[in-house]
Amino acid sequence: MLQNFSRCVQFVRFNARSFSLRMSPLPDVKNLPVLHSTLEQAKRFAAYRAVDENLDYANHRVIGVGSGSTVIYVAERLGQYLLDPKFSIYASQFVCIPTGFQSKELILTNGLRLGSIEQYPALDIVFDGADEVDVNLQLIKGGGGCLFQEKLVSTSAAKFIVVADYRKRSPKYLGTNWVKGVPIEVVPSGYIRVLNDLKCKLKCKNAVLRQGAPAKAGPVVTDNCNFIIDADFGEIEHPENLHRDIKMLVGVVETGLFIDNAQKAYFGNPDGSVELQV
Ligand SMILES: O=C[C@H](O)[C@H](O)[C@H](O)COP(=O)(O)O
Repeated sequence: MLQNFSRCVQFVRFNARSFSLRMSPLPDVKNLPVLHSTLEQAKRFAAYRAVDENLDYANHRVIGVGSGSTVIYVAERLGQYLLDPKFSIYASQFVCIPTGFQSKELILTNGLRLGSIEQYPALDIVFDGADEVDVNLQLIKGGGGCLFQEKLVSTSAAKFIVVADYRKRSPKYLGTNWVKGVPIEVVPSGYIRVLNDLKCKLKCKNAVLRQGAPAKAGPVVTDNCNFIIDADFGEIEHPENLHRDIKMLVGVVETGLFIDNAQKAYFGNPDGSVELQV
């Protein structure tokens, strides 16, 4: 019995030690090892600043974590809050809502608690990337195929903060920097009908079914088992009208035009500075 008790004490000591080793103060981004490219550095600077300036760690509980390559650093930063003894008591209460398979993985690998939009239909804040941001904070999203769940989560949040690199900032209209077209999620059986309607009814310059090659033969299939069409409308002067028109087409699930949704956007620059657009 005494032997068991001493084993138990050793176990507790060991675990307390390894836990305390893992705990560390929130690192200053400038002191972290430099990433492999200035673009990645720019994304990380933007993401860390966006989290630090907008996360009300003592009050925010339900946090949306978006998709893409910039959000990786949002999840990393949130995970660091969990390891800082000053913030961990609050961060351990966070519930993170994913916008797709990738963000679910990000939440889990950073030790954060995973929740679902069905359990938590009202979020305090969401951080997500964008393919392009215009001067009015209207967005094109869905370059990575996650637009439906991203829109569900971002429109369910009290605050939506965009994290991006300098390439995403449009000088004026959407469709200037992002020239691959507006991503549109469609029901698979309706894709031909939507392609025709985009061209004939909405006078789109070009519309293509997004292909998975070289990683997959055939079309990209979204996390919701749908297809994606990329529709080129050139520069988009009235994104809200275009969104409404596309949404009316039979077979369309959601568009990658995010209208009047984001409150702020943080753009990381190659020199390490971050610009804020509100
Ligand atoms: O479907 C993907 C999402 O809308 C992404 O947030 C968007 O493509 C931006 O991704 P990244 O941060 O990799 O540029």
